[in-house]
Amino acid sequence: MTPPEPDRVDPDPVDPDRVDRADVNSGGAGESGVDAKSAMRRELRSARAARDADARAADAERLVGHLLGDQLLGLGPDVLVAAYVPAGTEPGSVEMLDALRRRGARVIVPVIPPGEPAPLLWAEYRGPDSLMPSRFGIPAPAGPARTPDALTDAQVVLIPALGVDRTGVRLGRGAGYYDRSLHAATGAVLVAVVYDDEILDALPHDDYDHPVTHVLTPSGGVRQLPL
Ligand SMILES: Nc1nc2c(c(=O)[nH]1)N(C=O)[C@@H](CNc1ccc(C(=O)N[C@@H](CCC(=O)O)C(=O)O)cc1)CN2
Ligand SMILES: Nc1ncnc2c1ncn2[C@@H]1O[C@H](COP(=O)(O)OP(=O)(O)OP(=O)(O)O)[C@@H](O)[C@H]1O
Repeated sequence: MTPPEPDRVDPDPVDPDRVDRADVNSGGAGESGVDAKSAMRRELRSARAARDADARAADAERLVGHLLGDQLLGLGPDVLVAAYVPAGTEPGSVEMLDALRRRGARVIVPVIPPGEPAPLLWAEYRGPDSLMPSRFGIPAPAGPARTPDALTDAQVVLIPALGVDRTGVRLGRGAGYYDRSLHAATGAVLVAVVYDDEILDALPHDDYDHPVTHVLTPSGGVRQLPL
């Protein structure tokens, strides 16, 4: 069977104003949730779009504080953190990456491979000046990228998400980049980064969804899952 396309080409007949959480979770654990995922993405995206810019900036500062203060991450001079370059209304800021570097961590961020969705490539983040506009409007470091197995060396993976549930099911943008990549992160805690109200009781999921082990929110800091 042909796999479903990413959200952007997935005709979604569901009016976001008519979706509620009971409906989108009705698929239940283990069942394919493509339509339910689409509906939930729309709901979460519109809630993000409604967030006030000042509140987002305050949340980004709180995320930095948690990353620097949190013992769970065991940040030290030799730590490799695979992070992401926050774009648009995503939680966090480039300051998150700079703060990690100031603490002595090495930071790598995704480089989206050309063509159809495939495992992510990675490049070292060396400061804001090293970032260039890249695919889908998400900045990435200029220069050579490392292969997907760069994740094997990471102790922490900070993962962008639209939402995560209490058991560790993560909802991303819908292209499956992280689901194709995280199996390489054999020695890492997998931390979904979301706003406080994006931790949900249950999310629709499919067999190929790679679970996360932790969640980081502005109010809750880093917490292990399940919650
Ligand atoms: N900051 C950040 N970096 C990240 C991710 C992310 O979610 N956030 N990713 C997480 O996986 C990967 C990129 N994933 C993406 C998945 C889908 C679309 C996408 O469909 N974008 C538009 C369509 C844009 C276009 O067609 O030109 C869309 O949403 O409609 C973009 C990026 C790697 N890097
Ligand atoms: N490991 C995999 N191998 C091949 N295809 C996959 C894999 N994981 C996911 N996919 C494909 O990617 C598509 C999108 O998956 P899903 O809706 O779970 O994305 P997501 O986790 O929300 O997005 P992302 O990981 O990019 O943030 C799925 O329809 C599926 O066909």
